[in-house]
Amino acid sequence: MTLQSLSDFTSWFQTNGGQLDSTLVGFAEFPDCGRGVVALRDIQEGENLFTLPRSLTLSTHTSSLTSLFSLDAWKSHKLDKNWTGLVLCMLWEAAQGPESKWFHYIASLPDSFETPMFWSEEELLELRGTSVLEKIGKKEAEENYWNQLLPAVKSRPDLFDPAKISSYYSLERYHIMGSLILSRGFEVEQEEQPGDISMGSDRMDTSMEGPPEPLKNSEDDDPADIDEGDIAERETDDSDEEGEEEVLNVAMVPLADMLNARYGCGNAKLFYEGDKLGMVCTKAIKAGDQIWNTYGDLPNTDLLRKYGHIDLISDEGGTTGNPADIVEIKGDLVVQTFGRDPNALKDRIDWWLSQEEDDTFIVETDGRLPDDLISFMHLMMADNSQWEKISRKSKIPKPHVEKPILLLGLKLLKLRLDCYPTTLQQDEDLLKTTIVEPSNRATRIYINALHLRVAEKRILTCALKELEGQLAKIPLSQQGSKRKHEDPAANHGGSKRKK
Ligand SMILES: C[S@@+](CC[C@H](N)C(=O)[O-])C[C@H]1O[C@@H](n2cnc3c(N)ncnc32)[C@H](O)[C@@H]1O
Repeated sequence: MTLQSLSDFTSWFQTNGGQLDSTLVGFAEFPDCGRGVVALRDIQEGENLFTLPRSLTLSTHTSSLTSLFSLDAWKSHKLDKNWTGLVLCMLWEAAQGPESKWFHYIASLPDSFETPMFWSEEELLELRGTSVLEKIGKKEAEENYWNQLLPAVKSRPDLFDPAKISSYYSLERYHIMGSLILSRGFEVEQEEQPGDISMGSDRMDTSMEGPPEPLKNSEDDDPADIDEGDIAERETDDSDEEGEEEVLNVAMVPLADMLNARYGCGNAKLFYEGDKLGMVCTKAIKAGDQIWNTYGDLPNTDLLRKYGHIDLISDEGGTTGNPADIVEIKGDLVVQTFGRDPNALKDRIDWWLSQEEDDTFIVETDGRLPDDLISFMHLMMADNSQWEKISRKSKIPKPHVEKPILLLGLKLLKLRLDCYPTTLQQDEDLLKTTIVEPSNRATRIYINALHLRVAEKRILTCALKELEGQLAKIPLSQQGSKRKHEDPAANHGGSKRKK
């Protein structure tokens, strides 16, 4: 944003009811995270940094497009079901030019991103093996464009000038707006109806988290993972009322979305009360320091996918990484560890999912195999009579760590490591030799992918060592187990486990 557009934006903000104390907060360009907000004097915890009326947020509730389109038609195009409705409002407001209430806000927003959604096929190759690739959701997002947004646009030539479709309602613009929502949208619950006194006077907090998170005590919950890719999923799941509500509550919040975030640095948070939203300092900030919002201390895989950057924090040993990093292991790969036809395990897998268990397992930086993964392995390993008992009692197997689990775990981790085309050593060597030119997008993208791969492989390697250590601790007498099958995977399906 140029200085001129920044000043147009801040004066628009103030003219329209926003309150910003320009002796308290200022704006700066940071080489590693773009524009951000800085404290111009020492700020105490609890001080308001700025406030704005709800009417200044841009959402399907505030844009007049929704009523011009008519609510019935809006619903019949399923624009109330996912982010496509908000994308359409943003596209339409942008097409109104200076006549839009949000003209100066929209003009202040970026139109290029470093999220994998915008990477070339060749650049995406660098993410092979990571869980990011399959979550980008480009195909699903584009289906929504062709099947939902474009038909809605074409249905109302009075609202969407046909001559402007290729410029204002193109697939490219759709992706840009989707990415703006993903990286800047807030979930802002609707104001209580007059007369409803239940929570009217509570001040609620909301985190700057593209994928909106629950509003109160949000740190305690997993963020509801709504992203461009999820749009299609929600479309087909009409029963997900809670999800729909979250979608309907997503709003763009001018100025609040100018704050950057870094792992463990959050010192401000957006709250709302009645018809006002306010950014409040949650930790004392020194003059000159950056004011950080929180995106929820996400792993780098999520940061890259949603925001296009990663967090690298140095630990005491001098290693850099994101403490929130994880590796995802898909249930399919676990099943593969058993070397059996997955169809033979289908009943068990379906039962597992019917218990509302996940099909993906998360290993964190401590390298411990998660309990749900161990339970799942027990389920897969159970012989027929054990399986019959599990399903009859509807009881998930306990996550006991036994030698067969350790052996399977080793096999699984090696299989997971084989998903990457390069080894940890190769990537670590590349990290040492790669020169990043901060002004060069290609090198920034490359290094982010490299860091991501290294972090995942370090976790997997740490988990391997952990399992090897646990195996080594098993007394020799038990090492020469009398189990019939040394490969625990081969146990499955037998009538009774032989002792
Ligand atoms: C909510 S906006 C913050 C304002 C943004 N920096 C700008 O220039 O408009 C979020 C975007 O800021 C950038 N960002 C935020 N925190 C960052 C960080 N810790 N490191 C690098 N980039 C960051 C990312 O591009 C992200 O998508």
